[in-house]
Amino acid sequence: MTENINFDKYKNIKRHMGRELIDLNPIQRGGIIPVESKKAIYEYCDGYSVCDYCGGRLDKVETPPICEFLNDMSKFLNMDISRPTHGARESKFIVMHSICNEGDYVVLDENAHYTSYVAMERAKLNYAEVKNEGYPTYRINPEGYKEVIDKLEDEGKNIGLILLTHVDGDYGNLTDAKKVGKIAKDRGYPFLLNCAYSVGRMPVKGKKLNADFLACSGHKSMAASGPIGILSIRDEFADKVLRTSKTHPVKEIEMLGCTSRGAPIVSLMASFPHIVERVNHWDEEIKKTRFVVHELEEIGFNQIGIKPKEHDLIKFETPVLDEIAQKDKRRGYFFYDELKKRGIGGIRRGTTKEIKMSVYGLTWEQVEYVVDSIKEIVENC
Ligand SMILES: Cc1ncc(COP(=O)(O)O)c(C=O)c1O
Repeated sequence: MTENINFDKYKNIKRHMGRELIDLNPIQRGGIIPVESKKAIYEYCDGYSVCDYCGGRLDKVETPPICEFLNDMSKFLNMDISRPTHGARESKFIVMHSICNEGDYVVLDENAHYTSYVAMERAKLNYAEVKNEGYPTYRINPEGYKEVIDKLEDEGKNIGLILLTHVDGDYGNLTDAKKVGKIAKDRGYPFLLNCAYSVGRMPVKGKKLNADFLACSGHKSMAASGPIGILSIRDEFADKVLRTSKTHPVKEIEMLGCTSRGAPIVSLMASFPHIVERVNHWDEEIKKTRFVVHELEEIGFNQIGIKPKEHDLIKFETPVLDEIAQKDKRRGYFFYDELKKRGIGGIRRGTTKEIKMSVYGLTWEQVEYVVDSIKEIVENC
């Protein structure tokens, strides 16, 4: 039946978005890979090529230096043991599945990513939320964790895990992990920090934040080609999280033996020096972010979430774009169109009420160009 398949679409697959554009999508900015990683990917693009010198398990491979890399990663994150996973979501699931018992409660923030909920559901867990403060900050108050824990304990519920989204994907709010970790520790519960939007962009030292587990995302924030993540843990949880199979004693059960191989792990390794270096410039990134907020609020955008910004993901209410959309014949698409003409992408097509954007990793010149372009569009449309 393959004669009915049109194979032309598989020839010359090109990225539709266009790699030459300045991409403002917050989920893309931390995943742009440096040239040296592109070369490494080419070397290891064939199927099982990282397994040429298999050490019995992915984290034991010495050529390429995956084993050493994971030790270095643990040092960078100020944790004890690290493993590659397919993403932050899988890291979270692995912790939940190995640490909690079916039916246990996870206490998590209301700003948590959908993948936290899906991971809990897959691990057959219940949850209780620490509510955010609502419009306009949507702030998570660490003290809220105490109240939710108290309530669950009073009701006789089993709490298996405390989970915090270090930086959420809706508002880019950075929550005080150290305080939440201290509450978890004082109450005797393990603490998982979802670092999908923090590790690789900004400095994160797990133990200093009282974390027992860090869930990190290579493709979102560590300049890697996806799908790849890191799970970093404290020694004391190794027996549970990294337990091995009865039938295949070298293989770790939660990793199904081995996780992300090939281009993803190689790009994460090749980008490691780059991300270790770039987190030192976090203050400068915050300056750029605050500059964007300051400039665009002058033309009628309104930043929501915590002010001033402590992370590069910016969410704006944009009534001024919405007004233009009412009269422009392109309707909501005018903004996307106009940005594209100026070589800027990553703002969702058709949206004008609210936008999310990031200028993480752009030069000051590019940041100014983005701001000037948006101002020009608003003035002239
Ligand atoms: C806060 C947050 N957590 C987790 C994820 C998922 O990360 P991954 O794709 O590495 O599983 C995302 C992705 O958007 C996110 O924003």
